[in-house]
Amino acid sequence: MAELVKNPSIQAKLHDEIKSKTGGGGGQREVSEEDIHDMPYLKAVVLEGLRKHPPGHMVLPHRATEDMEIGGYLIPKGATVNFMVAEMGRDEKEWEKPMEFMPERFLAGGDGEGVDVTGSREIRMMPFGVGRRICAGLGVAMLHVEYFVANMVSEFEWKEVAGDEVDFAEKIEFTTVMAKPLRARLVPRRA
Ligand code: HEM
Repeated sequence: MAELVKNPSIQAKLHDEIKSKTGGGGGQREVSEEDIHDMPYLKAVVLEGLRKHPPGHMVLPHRATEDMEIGGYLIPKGATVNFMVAEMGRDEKEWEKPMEFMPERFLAGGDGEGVDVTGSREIRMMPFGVGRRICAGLGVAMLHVEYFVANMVSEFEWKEVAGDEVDFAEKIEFTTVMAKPLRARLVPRRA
């Protein structure tokens, strides 16, 4: 939501997609679960949020079950292994302008087109972890995030508060959160 406040043109594009599926204007209704399956830009916005701001900067610590060599380094049996999830999503070798919020990268022709967040084909971002211990709630989490973002943007225009700019600095709590919580001015879209 902070990125949508900071990037009004992206928010407007998302709202256009939502309007086109739910009627818009006076006839606008709540976005349903069925609607969101047909909203590629919404999915792109959520993926871009998870790429640039994964709630877990590292997955839960894993342990090597046997000696293994990776990239010339020996990972000894029993070693604790942490995966740098945020670093992967922000890797300049993998992503064009990684620190820019560009949902379009997940649409046709973009550098994130067809990205596989489950890691079964490739690993370029892994906000839910990958492999055997991948997040058990991945499906329900994606569905809920898409559903909430769609409805929040459908109902309100999210605007920056003058003198209280969005600050993307982070701090670690149970997950990584905004050091300065988002404050936004919400303007109802319905008359
Ligand atoms: C955007 C929301 C979420 C994110 C980014 C997320 C991310 C993660 C990550 C990174 C892990 C650790 C994976 C690993 O150790 O390799 C994990 C594990 C897990 N998550 Fe999520 N999660 C989310 C929402 C949920 C929800 C909604 C549920 C339940 C309904 C859930 C249930 C679990 C469970 C049960 C595990 C442990 C899986 C295991 O160790 O076998 N998560 N999640």
